[in-house]
Amino acid sequence: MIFVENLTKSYDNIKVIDDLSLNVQGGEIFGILGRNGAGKTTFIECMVGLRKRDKGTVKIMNVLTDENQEQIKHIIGVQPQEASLFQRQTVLETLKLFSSFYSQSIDINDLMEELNLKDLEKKLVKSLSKGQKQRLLIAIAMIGDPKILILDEPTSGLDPQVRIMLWEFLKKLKNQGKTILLSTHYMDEAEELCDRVAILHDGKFAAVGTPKELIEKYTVEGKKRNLESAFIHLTGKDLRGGFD
Ligand SMILES: Nc1ncnc2c1ncn2[C@@H]1O[C@H](COP(=O)(O)OP(=O)(O)OP(=O)(O)O)[C@@H](O)[C@H]1O
Repeated sequence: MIFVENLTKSYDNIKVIDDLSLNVQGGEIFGILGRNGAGKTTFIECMVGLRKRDKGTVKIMNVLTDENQEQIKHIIGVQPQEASLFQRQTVLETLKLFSSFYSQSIDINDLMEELNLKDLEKKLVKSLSKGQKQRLLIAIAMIGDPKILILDEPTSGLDPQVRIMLWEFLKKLKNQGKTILLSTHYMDEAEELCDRVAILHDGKFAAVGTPKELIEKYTVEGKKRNLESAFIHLTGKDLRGGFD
């Protein structure tokens, strides 16, 4: 479904993404795991063409992304950055605006119902809470009814109820046959949601597999057997210690 080959990106001669290849299968939820600054956003943005990559090719549903941006736009839905929202627009106006970019879009009312945005439709973007904005950004990613959804840290900084609500929403989309690629630094989220994960560390994928495979392979006797332990084993650092 998504084929990434030899993706490389440096900033000021420092390689942040170093020759990464990846194959995401149709219908799976695939997670890119890494601590803050590991390069998750760089990887995702280079992948979808929002940032220029130094090297590498990306094919999505057999379409080369570099040469076919217009076609790709209808296949993937990318969660935009908060900065792309107009602060003085309402939730409804925002969704109508983004929906106007597509010849075919999904029903805005249904989308607002799904993401608990209906009661907020008249609220201005600038007055939304972090969780409400995050749900709006995910709604925008969904608006063209894409086959593939790409989400960069969709639950970062949200309270547990909203995170769980979003997990349920993403599971529902998977059951409807969508393919989802997301980045996260939450190990519990990856364990709960992702069919497979790639651990991004020092510009490379330290491991790729199902959470169960990584737990079996990279946790040691006597330690907790969860993804966080596997992550620490692979990256050599305590996850929590590495966060802001
Ligand atoms: N435009 C840029 N110019 C120079 N350096 C950059 C640029 N964007 C990112 N970086 C650096 O590249 C590294 C990876 O950043 P990136 O935002 O991709 O990581 P991330 O895993 O998404 O982090 P976070 O979880 O904090 O969002 C960081 O050291 C960051 O400072």
